[in-house]
Amino acid sequence: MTEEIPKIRMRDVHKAFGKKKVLNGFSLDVPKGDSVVIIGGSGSGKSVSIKCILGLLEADSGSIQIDGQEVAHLHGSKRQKMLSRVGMLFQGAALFDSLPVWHNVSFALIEGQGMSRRPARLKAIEMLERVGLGEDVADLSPAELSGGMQKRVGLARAIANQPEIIFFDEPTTGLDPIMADVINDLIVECVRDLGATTVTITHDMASVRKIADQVAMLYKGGIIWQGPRDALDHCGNPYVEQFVHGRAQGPIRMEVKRR
Ligand SMILES: Nc1ncnc2c1ncn2[C@@H]1O[C@H](COP(=O)(O)OP(=O)(O)OP(=O)(O)O)[C@@H](O)[C@H]1O
Repeated sequence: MTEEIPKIRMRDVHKAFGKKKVLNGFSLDVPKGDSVVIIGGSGSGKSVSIKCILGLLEADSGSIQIDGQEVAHLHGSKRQKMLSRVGMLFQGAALFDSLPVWHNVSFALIEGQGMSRRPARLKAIEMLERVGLGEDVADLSPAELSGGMQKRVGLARAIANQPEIIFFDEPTTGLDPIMADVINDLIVECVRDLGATTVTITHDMASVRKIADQVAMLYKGGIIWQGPRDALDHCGNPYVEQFVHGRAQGPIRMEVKRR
């Protein structure tokens, strides 16, 4: 029996900023079609790890593969080609206020694939419907929307080009628990419909429990535990258990300067 190649495979990835080592032997497998959620303390390097996959940051060393192909040092058209298979929902949605909502949603289709404005607008309206927003929102500026609506527009944009891989960076941050749950449901639904592989980073344990097939815990630059969502509460790893239950006491020491 041959082992299936993971959709994303990271091996021994290192990334430092000056003397600060952020990723220090980071290894992670994301199986095809799975939703892997990376958890870990603030500043532990979760965003840096996905920026390295996307090539927004260049890893100092190590291997990053998508479908068995090395992507760590891709540039130019090869990188663009890789990115065309990827969707991304950034923290805070990161919409362009200078463009109407519909153009934000279809941005990659217009700028990346050269789709003309008319079909791009229709596609955007279809995507907005998928995330529960009506046509009336299409011509508004993102600044006119609530935070929850902006996240939905960000999700519509992330799925517009039917990506094989989607990254979600803190998809529920700043939302009330009900809107957060709506976004989690939409993520599960859209990902299931697309059959996409996803990597999410979040502090929100409700989100983890809803969207993760697998959870990976990042601590001191590396993944110290990876396992199925159902194993989270009884995994026997004191670092994971402290984090999951939000306890101040335990092996993880927060670096808080006391007066
Ligand atoms: N471009 C950069 N230049 C210098 N340092 C950076 C850069 N990007 C990230 N860092 C540093 O790397 C560390 C990890 O940052 P990262 O944003 O990955 O953390 P995180 O785990 O996603 O945190 P949070 O949960 O708070 O968003 C931080 O100390 C941050 O200051």
